[in-house]
This record gives sequence, structure tokens and C-alpha cells, in this order.
Amino acid sequence: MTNERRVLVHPDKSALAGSVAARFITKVLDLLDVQETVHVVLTGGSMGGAVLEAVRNSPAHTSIDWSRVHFWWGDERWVPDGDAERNDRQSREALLDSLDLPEGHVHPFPASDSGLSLDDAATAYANELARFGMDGLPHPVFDIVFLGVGPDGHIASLFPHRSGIQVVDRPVIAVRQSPKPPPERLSLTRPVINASQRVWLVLAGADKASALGLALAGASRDEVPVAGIKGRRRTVFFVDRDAAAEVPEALIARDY
Ligand SMILES: O=C(O)[C@H](O)[C@@H](O)[C@H](O)[C@H](O)COP(=O)(O)O
Repeated sequence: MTNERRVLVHPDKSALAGSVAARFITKVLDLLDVQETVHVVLTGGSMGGAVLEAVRNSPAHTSIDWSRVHFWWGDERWVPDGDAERNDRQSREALLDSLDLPEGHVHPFPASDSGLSLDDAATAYANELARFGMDGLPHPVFDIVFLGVGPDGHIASLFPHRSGIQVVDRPVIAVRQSPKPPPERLSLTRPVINASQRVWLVLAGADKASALGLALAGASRDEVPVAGIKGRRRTVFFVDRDAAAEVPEALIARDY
């Protein structure tokens, strides 16, 4: 079933993290058989870290030549470098610090103590994306984009009823007055995410059920931003039972 949205349901958070980690390892190995490098976008949020920890704890991850993998982020919180709130710090602690990665393959958003303004930081990240442009686009065509989903249906830092989810003329936006703290953030935009080969949304918990149900029932992206997300080849929602409570039965595949 190519390029259709699929929902894979797991019994609980830990099974979910383990299953996504196993699929990720297998997919990266398969991709590296047929292409030189793999570009992955990481996410903040609770499940983002849990999946990366499960990758680190899986002995199979050592079969990957990580020096051929690039890591980017879907969004970042505008706080100082090394702050515990930064998505990149969470990802580094969960996995990246334990890998042998060439420094130029890790692409964090600038931090609030970088000397750049928030707007200049957005431009700087757009320039970094452009250095790896593919298919005539000013950014990589990502192989795998991980996204968490907020209870309000936001993805990255694209929130309901805000202009960010409608932006199509830039790859990166500066976000102010975010409804989720901290108020200032940087985010990839929808066209960059949707140009990716695969979008893997990972979400757990009963507080996500309504957003997921609405998104799959055809809500607008303005109301529920995740509704506007679709990868070129695959869009998979990896969820636990609680998050799946309002998903139409016909869309569900159970991974247990
Ligand atoms: O900076 C952030 O917080 C995120 O990148 C955000 O988009 C997150 O992924 C969702 O809010 C889900 O977060 P939880 O899994 O913690 O609910």
C-alpha cells in the first residue's frame, strides 16, 4: 500500500519504542545498501527520545555504518546550547553521543546564545539545508522524518490556527508565542516535511487520541496540523492502544 497513511498499533509505549527502533535500524541498513548516505530528521517530545534510546539499546544498531547517516531536527526550542530543553540535547543523550558520527553529519538548529537573532537563525538553518539540496529543491529529500504529535495535533513547531502550517515559500520559520513552551522556536515547514520519502509519526497516550482521530477523519491542517502531513512514499502512524482509541477500524494494523 504505497503512499497511503497507515496506523500501526502497539500494546504500550515500551513495545512501541522497541518496534519503531527495530524498523528504523532495518530501514537504514536497507537504504545504505542502495544509496551512499541517509538523511534522517529527529524530533523532540517524549516518544522521540524513547525511540532513540531503544535504538541505542538494540545490539543490531552496531551493524549500521553511522558515518553515512546525517541527522537533522524538525524543530528546536530557542534556548541556549546544551540546555536540557533542547531537542538536540535530548537526541544526543539518547543516541547520537554513543555513535561514531562525523561532526559535519549532525545538523542542529542554532541556539539562542549563538549570537544570531531568531530570524537570522531560521535563515542560517535554511542555508544549511540548501547545502544538501536534492532534486532541485533547496533542502534534502529526507529518507525518514520522525515526528511527535501534540495533543492539539501540532507537529514540529507548526501549531493549530497559526500561520506556520500554511507557509510554503520557505523551508524554515521562526515561531513566536508558541502555545507550548518555550514561546520561541524554529521549525521546518510543511513542504520540506512532505517532500520526504517517509514520515514516521510516533505517538502514545490517551491525550493524543482525539487529534489522531480527527486527522485521519479528514480534519483541516489549520485545525489539526498533522492532517496536512504526508510523505512521498509512506506515512506511518506508530501508536500505542491509548492513542489509537479514535482511529477508524479500517485503517488499523495491529503489531501484536
Ligand atoms: O519541541 C517539541 O516539543 C516538539 O518537537 C513537539 O513537536 C513534540 O514532538 C510534540 O509536542 C509531542 O511531544 P510529546 O511526545 O512530548 O507529547
